[in-house]
Amino acid sequence: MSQSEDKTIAEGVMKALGRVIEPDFKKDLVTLGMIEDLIVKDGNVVFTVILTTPACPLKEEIKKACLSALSSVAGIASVDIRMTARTTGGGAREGKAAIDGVKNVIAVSSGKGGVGKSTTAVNLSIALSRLGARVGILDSDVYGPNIPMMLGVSTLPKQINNRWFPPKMHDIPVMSMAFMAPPGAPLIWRGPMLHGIITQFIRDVEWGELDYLVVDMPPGTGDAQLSLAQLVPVTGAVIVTTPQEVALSDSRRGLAMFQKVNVPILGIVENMSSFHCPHCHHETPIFSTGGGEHAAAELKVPFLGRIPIDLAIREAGDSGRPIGLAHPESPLSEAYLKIAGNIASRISILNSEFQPITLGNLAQAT
Ligand SMILES: Nc1ncnc2c1ncn2[C@@H]1O[C@H](COP(=O)(O)OP(=O)(O)OP(=O)(O)O)[C@@H](O)[C@H]1O
Repeated sequence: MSQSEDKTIAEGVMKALGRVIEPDFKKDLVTLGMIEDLIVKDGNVVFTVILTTPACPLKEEIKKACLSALSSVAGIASVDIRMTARTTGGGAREGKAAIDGVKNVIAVSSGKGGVGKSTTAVNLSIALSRLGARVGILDSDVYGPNIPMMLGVSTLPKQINNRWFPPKMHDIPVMSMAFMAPPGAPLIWRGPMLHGIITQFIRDVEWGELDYLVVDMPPGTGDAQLSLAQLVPVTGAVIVTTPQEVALSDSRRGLAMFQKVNVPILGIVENMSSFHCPHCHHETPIFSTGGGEHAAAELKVPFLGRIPIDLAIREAGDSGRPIGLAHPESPLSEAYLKIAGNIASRISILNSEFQPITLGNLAQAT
């Protein structure tokens, strides 16, 4: 095949890909600058699709759409599509200093305690990591910092030349309020002390390169939570709730708190949705049904998904091996993967609104 024939095919490929619409951004892949390194040799086509997050739930859909678009281009002998990602970053919003190496910060919060906020934060971190993202966790829950226990972390961070090196578990660096006090000792934080520790976590920790830093917030929407939300450069917040009627008022308070500090809400996760009895297979809505979804609709924020009550989640959390690792193929792990994908998509969309996606921006974001 001659060079000019290959050139004609390359032009046809770009034209065809110019008709493939990215479902989230509602623009075509070429306009979005998502196609790179196109090579055509003897009719064999190779190119790379650059996604805005490795955790993109639409990865396969986009690949299929490309293949289908290329079927109309004459002369193609074979197609090799490489899917990769350069996570876009939220940038430093509202004049807050960004965390070194960290592209996006996700705050996981709840209107009240005990709804499974920490469990959700841990499992979403594992899910994002399984989807290919680089993830870290900051456990800022002053009242009950139990993320190290849930992840089975038994070592403390190392301090070298005023820099903190967090312990890693399952390749996820973890910093926690729990490291700041001996086990069992009550953690009583006064405002300025809390401010100092969180500032250190943001400024002095070597997180490495992260696509997402998941922050487990203290439960509730009081002053401590508000000042934390103010201090941490959050890209977006996830509100965890149970399905009862109070879900709406709890979520509303969460929404109001983040609105005060101009943090966008990524959406609501409903935890402890219903209980599927492993013995009689009866479905019991222990904490009622649908509260999370109603709250999301009422507050006009996305509903990110629901997680049922399941003994396996509690056991996995207590044993330091979260469900996504203990039972990666289970429907529960699938549910977390789906929610993680939704969150990653929402962040990509937010970042594109904050800073329109162009080839230049994608390059800067690497
Ligand atoms: N979907 C679930 N199914 C079964 N058990 C769950 C589920 N979600 C959380 N749990 C369990 O409920 C308990 C409370 O969860 P967790 O500590 O995550 O809540 P929290 O909202 O972070 O609490 P706190 O307010 O103390 O920070 C834990 O024992 C956890 O294992």
